[in-house]
Amino acid sequence: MLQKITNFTVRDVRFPTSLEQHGSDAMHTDPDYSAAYVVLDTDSGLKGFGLTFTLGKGTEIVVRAVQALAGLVVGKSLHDIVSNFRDFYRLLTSDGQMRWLGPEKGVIHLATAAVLNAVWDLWARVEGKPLWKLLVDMDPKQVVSCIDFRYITDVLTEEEALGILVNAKEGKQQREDLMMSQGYPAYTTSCAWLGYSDQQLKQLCADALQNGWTRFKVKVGADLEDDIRRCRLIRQMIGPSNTLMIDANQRWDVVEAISWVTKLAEVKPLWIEEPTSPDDILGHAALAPLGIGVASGEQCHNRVMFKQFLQASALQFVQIDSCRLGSVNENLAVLLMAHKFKVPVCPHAGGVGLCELVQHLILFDYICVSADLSGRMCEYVDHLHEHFTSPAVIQNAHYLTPKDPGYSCEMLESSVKRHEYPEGDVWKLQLNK
Ligand SMILES: C[C@H](O)[C@@H](O)[C@@H](O)[C@H](O)C(=O)O
Ligand SMILES: [Mg+2]
Repeated sequence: MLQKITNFTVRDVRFPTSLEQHGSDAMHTDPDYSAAYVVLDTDSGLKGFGLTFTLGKGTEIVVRAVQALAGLVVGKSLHDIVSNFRDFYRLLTSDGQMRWLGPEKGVIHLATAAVLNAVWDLWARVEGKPLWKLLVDMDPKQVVSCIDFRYITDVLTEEEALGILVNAKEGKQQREDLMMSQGYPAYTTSCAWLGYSDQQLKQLCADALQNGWTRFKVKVGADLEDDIRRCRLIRQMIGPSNTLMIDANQRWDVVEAISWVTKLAEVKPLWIEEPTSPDDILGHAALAPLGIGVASGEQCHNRVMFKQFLQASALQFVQIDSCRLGSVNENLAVLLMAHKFKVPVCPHAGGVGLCELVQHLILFDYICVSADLSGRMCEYVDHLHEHFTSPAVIQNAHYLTPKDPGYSCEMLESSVKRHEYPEGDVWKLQLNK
């Protein structure tokens, strides 16, 4: 069966998370975690589910962009796509007219992610494996055949990429066994969103400590006095040996970032995340003398940007994102470049569906690329998992290895219906208030 894609739907699904300030930070003060949610139908009856993450308003624009790509997908067979996945990636990202909208960035690239995430989900379902296992079992040649090396061959050629994967075959089974038994280490961001009160912060942090969490991320950047108070509070609660990270979500100019972070250095953060514009490579590099790691990636729009961040030694932590980049294909390129530059990958997750998706990529990274857990962890945020048919599962601050076939981003139809914007019941209620 060639698994011909016969139909394609995309829906605007929004969750009113801003009502309780979940997900709030110094720049995104009222996010409604949302998704452009794609379903591919095939002639076999199997479906592929994919999404890209947004913050509410504007999801309708992403939905239109996804629709603009639909014509490139419907009528193709999964077999044709994956037997030459690099070309299919290029077909979506390099269409002679639509690439003007990017190229490979912004709304059109978010749309590419939604479509390709659904294709990968379909592929994994057809193989009857969770996506990470599909990748782990793939021949290295096939893995590299999914990557578009255009624009990155000056730092990573196809042969080098192949070499990395072949070298990492040693010990692969043991690493897979380890992941099956203990899972992948995680950190939590859900205790310290910027809009939470100190009381809430304390309670959530106490609960998290009780549940075995040892690594915590705190939002900063709006008000220095508040930041000092909140960070001291968390540091006091978690003690000196647990890990604390801070995240400014692009709030500062470079000079401001240097002075602000210097004042927060007393709480000993492992990293400062997104101190300034996500496009300012040299600006990030300018923070190096502070001796605090610099992390970024959730709005790093493609492999070319990551390449330059790595070339300029501007990042000490690479935060891949399953929906910002062009799906698994482009993330594979970034994982391999990060490995070459010896920079640990600590994925961005959270939002709606990002934990479900990115857990697969980081498992592949550990088992088949980095072979290393030191200084590595995957973000976890405890919101909205109940809307998925195979939600991410955390135990003792580790992601348990997903077992169901696919890429884990199928939503419950009842959740989609209730949260569709603007006609779902949840929104009818909100909009009529
Ligand atoms: C608007 C979002 O919640 C962001 O604040 C979030 O992705 C954050 O930057 C993170 O690192 O988790
Ligand atoms: Mg962040």
